[in-house]
Amino acid sequence: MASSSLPLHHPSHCLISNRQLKGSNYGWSPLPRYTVPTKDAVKGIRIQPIKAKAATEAPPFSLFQPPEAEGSASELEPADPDFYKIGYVRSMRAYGIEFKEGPDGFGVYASKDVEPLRRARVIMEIPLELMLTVSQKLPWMFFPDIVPVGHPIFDIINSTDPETDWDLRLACLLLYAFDREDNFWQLYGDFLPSADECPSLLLASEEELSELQNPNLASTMREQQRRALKFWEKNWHSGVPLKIKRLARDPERFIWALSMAQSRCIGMQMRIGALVQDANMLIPYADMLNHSFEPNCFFHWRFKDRMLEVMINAGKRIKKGDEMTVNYMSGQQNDLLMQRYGFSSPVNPWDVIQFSGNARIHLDSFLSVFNISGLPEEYYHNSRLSNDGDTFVDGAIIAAARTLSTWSDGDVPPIPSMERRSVKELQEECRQMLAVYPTNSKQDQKILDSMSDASRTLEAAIKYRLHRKLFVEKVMQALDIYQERMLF
Ligand SMILES: C[S@@+](CC[C@H](N)C(=O)[O-])C[C@H]1O[C@@H](n2cnc3c(N)ncnc32)[C@H](O)[C@@H]1O
Repeated sequence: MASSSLPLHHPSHCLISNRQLKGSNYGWSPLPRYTVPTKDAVKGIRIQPIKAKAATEAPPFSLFQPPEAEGSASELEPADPDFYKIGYVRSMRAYGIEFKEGPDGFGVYASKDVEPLRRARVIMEIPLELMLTVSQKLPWMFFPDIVPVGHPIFDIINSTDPETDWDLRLACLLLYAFDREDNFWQLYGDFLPSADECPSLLLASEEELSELQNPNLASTMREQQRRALKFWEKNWHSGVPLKIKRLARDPERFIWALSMAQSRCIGMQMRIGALVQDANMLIPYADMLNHSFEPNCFFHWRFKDRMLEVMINAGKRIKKGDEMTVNYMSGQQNDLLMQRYGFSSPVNPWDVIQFSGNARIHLDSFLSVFNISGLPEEYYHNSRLSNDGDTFVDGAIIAAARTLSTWSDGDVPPIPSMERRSVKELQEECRQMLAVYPTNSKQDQKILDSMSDASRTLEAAIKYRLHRKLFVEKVMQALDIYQERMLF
């Protein structure tokens, strides 16, 4: 299933190079306002119209000027006179940011400098009615309620397990939304990456999977591809009603939608009346944010008017042009990032090396050599203790502190000769791990540098194996530094 040959006929194909979503200091809506159907159609989750104030021309706030009352949407935007007439119209708003293409596909970038702030600051507000939402538990709910009971897609979604199949369900809802006349997602689809632009391993060919140089991950992905294919065959094959076939005429179309659901879904807790539900959501614009393990933004669900806020962390200094990021997954190794999002990181602080020998080094000494503070779950580099310009400690060293075999026994100090022996043994294990790979990190880098028009999946696969090797190499380097700097 070569991703480059996918015969997708999604509008994203033609418009992707135009993914110019330009934010500004002012509230904006790059797409025409979408009118959410009222009563009769809004069955899944009922939303209340927000009480907007009288229309004023007060300018919306910028990154520099926080809203007077935190979280009050009505303070931020002039009331829309049509709002009262229509009842359910709200649009997305963005402040001091722009959407543009970067090294990791589309991303969100600051269009102004921001001084560190004492309070978190809103940069985007996205109303519920623009999202596609499926609850994770029964009774299953979805929003917007665009699927009539008895429609084949309703039955397909209903036949899945809400707790394990959230991605299949969301993919169905996405495909259905694309098919619905005047649905917001028909337009937003123009901003989604096409199959060729998407690094998801669900779209990887057998050869691309082999480039991971990780048979376990390759076989997990094969299994996931089979699951997707089986679902497509069960629901879209010749036996099913004709009208639904157009949603995913070929398996590639469905698998692309599934990869969108997996790589762009945001999990949120929603309260509907007295019922608290975990929900999986496709949230337009917020899904343009790329990942970082040291993010400058986070999501906040504003319950009272059912808006997702993207906020800058308090205390963060942002420079114009900086990328705005969120943390997709804390506590997960690169394998999981690859499975779900199709990318990995050489500085994932949660990556793990399975050491099998008995060699152990002294934990407290290792932490103090690298100025790592905090408890294991929250280790951080205490840069105030480091020399200026010391850039060696990154996420990989934090991961090393967690994953190296260590010992610590009250105030018992390390014995130098034993520490050196342990360092050698641990490094030897690392060397053996690296020797198993058919290529080394330099060769991988060279291959990447020489690939000008390789598929995104192939590039992601080679980067993944490179990141693994860079991590193991960095751990070996850290062990060298440890034995040089260790105090006795
Ligand atoms: C939620 S989307 C973010 C927007 C996306 N970049 C786009 O072009 O629309 C998630 C996808 O962005 C890419 N991505 C996000 N963070 C990344 C990172 N730190 N490194 C590499 N790719 C990243 C991956 O392709 C991932 O599947």
